[in-house]
Amino acid sequence: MTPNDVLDEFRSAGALLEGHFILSSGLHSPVFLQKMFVFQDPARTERVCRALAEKIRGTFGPVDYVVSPAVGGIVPGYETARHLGCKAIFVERENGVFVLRRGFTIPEGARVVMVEDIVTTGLSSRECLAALREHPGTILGAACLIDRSGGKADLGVPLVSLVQLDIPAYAPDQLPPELAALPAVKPGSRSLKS
Ligand SMILES: O=P(O)(O)OC[C@H]1O[C@H](OP(=O)(O)OP(=O)(O)O)[C@H](O)[C@@H]1O
Ligand SMILES: O=C(O)c1cc(=O)[nH]c(=O)[nH]1
Ligand SMILES: [Mg+2]
Repeated sequence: MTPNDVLDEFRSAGALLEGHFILSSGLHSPVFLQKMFVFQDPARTERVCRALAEKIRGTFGPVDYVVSPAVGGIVPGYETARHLGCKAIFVERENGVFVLRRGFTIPEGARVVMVEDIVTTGLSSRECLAALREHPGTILGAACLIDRSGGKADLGVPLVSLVQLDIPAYAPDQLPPELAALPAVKPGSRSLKS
């Protein structure tokens, strides 16, 4: 799959949104990739995650565990692991901090890749990787469907992506007037209260 093929999957799923969005990092952006519109279609998810699995295998070799950050990473993590023939587990927030819950464990010596849906600043990926360092296993690197940092996000481990985009994102006190004029929505799950 070429980067354009992947973007076409997002486009035809209606997942390329324009407006005023507050991102997980607190930055504001005129563009949001609503990955759940892709993941609601299993056939579409299968196509993009098969391509991601091929890229992961080609870059990191055999993988024993895919670990993803909830919520957005769970579906692509599972589907990518299915193509890699390995386990899929996830970290989720406990008092705001990503941890492995539900009795999930990683055996000594396991080859681990972190799979994200979208990388913007890389904050969620770094938080997930920090959680993984509390456990056994060798972290080979990270992978995502779309890196919207234009390759600038630094995870501290190698990151492979299917698409690299450089999408503008602004600090709340530096919004361009045309963005500030639109009502802001926050689609993600960080800081959602239960
Ligand atoms: O690179 P970053 O700046 O961390 O941004 C990307 C993260 O933002 C989204 O998650 P979010 O926290 O919005 O929640 P979700 O996974 O439930 O969508 C997305 O799923 C990534 O995890
Ligand atoms: O940075 C984010 O929170 C983010 C950006 C994006 O395009 N899509 C998404 O699900 N999260
Ligand atoms: Mg997420």
